[in-house]
Amino acid sequence: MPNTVLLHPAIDHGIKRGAADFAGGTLVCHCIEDPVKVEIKGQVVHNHACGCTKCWKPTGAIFSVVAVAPTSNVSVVANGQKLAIVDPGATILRHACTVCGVHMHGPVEKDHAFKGLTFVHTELSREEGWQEPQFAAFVSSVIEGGVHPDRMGSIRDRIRELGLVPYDCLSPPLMDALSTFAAKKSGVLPS
Ligand SMILES: N[C@@H](CCC(=O)N[C@@H](CSCO)C(=O)NCC(=O)O)C(=O)O
Ligand SMILES: [Zn+2]
Ligand SMILES: [Zn+2]
Repeated sequence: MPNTVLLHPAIDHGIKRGAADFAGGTLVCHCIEDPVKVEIKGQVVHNHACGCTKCWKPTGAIFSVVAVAPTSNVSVVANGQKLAIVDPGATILRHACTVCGVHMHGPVEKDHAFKGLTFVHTELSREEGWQEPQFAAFVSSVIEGGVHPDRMGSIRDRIRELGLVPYDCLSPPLMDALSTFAAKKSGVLPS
């Protein structure tokens, strides 16, 4: 029987590869009137499906698709007055549109391995060529979002069928970056 598990509309019909020389694009929130617009110069990296409860998901999706760009490449270019930070205490300062709820950009500003990076959802842009998702992160966390634990086998099967590796945290290179940062901070590694 085909695996009909739905994860996120951007990947449910297969994963389309990005373009190597992609110039970037503009994210637009879901408001019909006065949408918030965020411009990203250049390509994103570490794009991934994320099952955590914090990342924005389109209606009905159990995963988010989220990538990072250097914060210096990300600018709010229209209707930024509609944005508010979802959780000022979080590592990722997710700025959501207060009218439609879409998360438009999430910089990391505190002392952290990801400082200087901004989390973004490329599905909000009409441009084509963004890096495709590279892996699935925080897969077990979908349970915290309301998915029954009995579904996890078919969810992980579907992720693998799409060509992604399902992780219950971040990918090994990103976990290595977090641990390297912690080791330098504690003095185990020279900084
Ligand atoms: N089980 C929790 C996990 C939340 C979590 O730690 N999310 C990660 C991944 S977000 C994109 O990769 C994280 O780094 N969060 C930092 C932040 O949210 O500021 C849950 O599901 O809530
Ligand atoms: Zn909006
Ligand atoms: Zn997440």
